[in-house]
Order: sequence, then structure tokens, then C-alpha cells
Amino acid sequence: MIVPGNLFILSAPSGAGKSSLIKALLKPESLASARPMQVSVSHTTRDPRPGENNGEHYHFVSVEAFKAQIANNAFYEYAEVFGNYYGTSEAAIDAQLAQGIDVFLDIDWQGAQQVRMKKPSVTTIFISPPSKEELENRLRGRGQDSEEVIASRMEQAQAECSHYKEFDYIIVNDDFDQALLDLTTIVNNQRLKCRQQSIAQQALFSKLLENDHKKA
Ligand SMILES: Nc1ncnc2c1ncn2[C@@H]1O[C@H](COP(=O)(O)OP(=O)(O)OP(=O)(O)O)[C@@H](O)[C@H]1O
Ligand SMILES: Nc1nc2c(ncn2[C@@H]2O[C@H](COP(=O)(O)O)[C@@H](O)[C@H]2O)c(=O)[nH]1
Repeated sequence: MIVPGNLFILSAPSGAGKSSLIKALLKPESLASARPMQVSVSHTTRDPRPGENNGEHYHFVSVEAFKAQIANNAFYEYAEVFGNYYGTSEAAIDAQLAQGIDVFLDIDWQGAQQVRMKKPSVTTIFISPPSKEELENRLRGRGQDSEEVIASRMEQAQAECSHYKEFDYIIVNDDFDQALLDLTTIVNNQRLKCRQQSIAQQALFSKLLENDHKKA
């Protein structure tokens, strides 16, 4: 019997480091268990950035196509972020979880609120920058955005941070290795829960109980 995968949400102000942390987490040496893990590929109406590929980083779609999917109830959640639509496909997530794959959603606080309502067992993690100044340094250091976009991301960061109390866990991404260790600990903690293991270890436990019964 397949143990359904765990669903995780990572939210953070843009530039706090969530993509870097997820990338590092997905390296095989990061996690003790061999359980498969994937990052959900969202749909977005924003234009691809240099180096981004359709279907890999996002499914890049028109506003019309996005709205048609909203009308078809195709999204687990969706939101408008920085003037563009972003959404998570319900069918894709359900298929991954049913195959026993742990799924990570890199979504904003609005999406996190919607998923929590639909799936209370979701594990939600907020990644915080160590300071406003450091967040701005990281956005500049990435060399990806104009000054205008950086100012808008800094403004949006305040809205994102005001929701930190809604999350199960907070990781302050100051030292990267420590933040990765914290993230790995949260994922492993979820995987080791009794509810998860009782299905996976059914054969072991039925044998243990059988022996006890014979001795009694
Ligand atoms: N702990 C850290 N110390 C210093 N720099 C970091 C740290 N974590 C990430 N960075 C750097 O900060 C920048 C922003 O990181 P990243 O792109 O992962 O952020 P993000 O939260 O995924 O942003 P977005 O939501 O816009 O995609 C990158 O240049 C990354 O290398
Ligand atoms: N609610 C959702 N938010 C999403 C989704 N995919 C990404 N995002 C968030 O958007 C911003 C901007 O991302 P960028 O890649 O354009 O810089 C960031 O905070 C993401 O977490 C989604 O499917 N739903």
C-alpha cells in the first residue's frame, strides 16, 4: 500500500531565499529518507525571465487561459502577486501525493491560506530574512530586478511578513547551512510521525503484535 505524500508550503518575502533552500533540500544527500520529493510547478501569467523554461520553472500561460482554468476549478489555490496571476494545479498535486511523493509548494501567504482551508494536514513554513537591509542586499545581489521592482518587492515583503504567525514553523534564513538544517529537520519530523509510519510499517507491527500474543 502506498503511503500518501506529505504536502509542505514554503512562503517568504521575495529574496528571502526559499528557492535556494528548496534547491539545496532536493539534493539527495540532504534528506535521511529516500522518499521522493518534488516542487510543484505553478501556472503564472508573468513573462518568463532569462533562463526560465516553460513546464520546468512555471507553466507560462495567458491571462485568458488562466481565467479559463479558474472557471474550471482547476486550481488548488491561486492569487494575484506583483500584478500577475499565480496558481497551483489541483490535479497535478493530487496525482503526486497519491503516488507517495512529498510535494513542496513555493507560494505566497494568500495561497497558503487557501490550501490550509482545503487540507488542514499541510505543513506550512515561513522563511524570514534576518533583516530588511539584508533582504534588500539579496534582491540587489541577485542582479535580476530594476530598482523599481526591488522597491515594489520590499513593499510587498511587509505584507508577506505580517502573516508569519499563520505558519506552523518559522525559519530565519541568516546562516544558509543552519536554515537548511532547520528545513531538513521539519521535513524529517513530518515523515517520522506515527500516522505516516503506521501504514508503512504495518507488516513490522503486525509481526511484533503476533509474537506478543503467542507468548501471552
Ligand atoms: N542565507 C543566505 N545568505 C546570503 N545570501 C543568501 C542566503 N540565502 C539565499 N541567499 C541569496 O539571496 C538571493 C535570493 O535568494 P532566492 O532567489 O533563493 O530567493 P527567493 O525567496 O526564492 O526569491 P523569489 O521569491 O523572488 O524567487 C540569491 O542570490 C541567493 O543566493
Ligand atoms: N499563491 C501563489 N503564489 C505563488 C505561486 N507560484 C509562485 N508564487 C509566489 O509568487 C511570488 C513571485 O514569484 P516569482 O517567481 O515571480 O518571483 C513568490 O512569492 C512566490 O512564492 C502559486 O502557484 N500560488
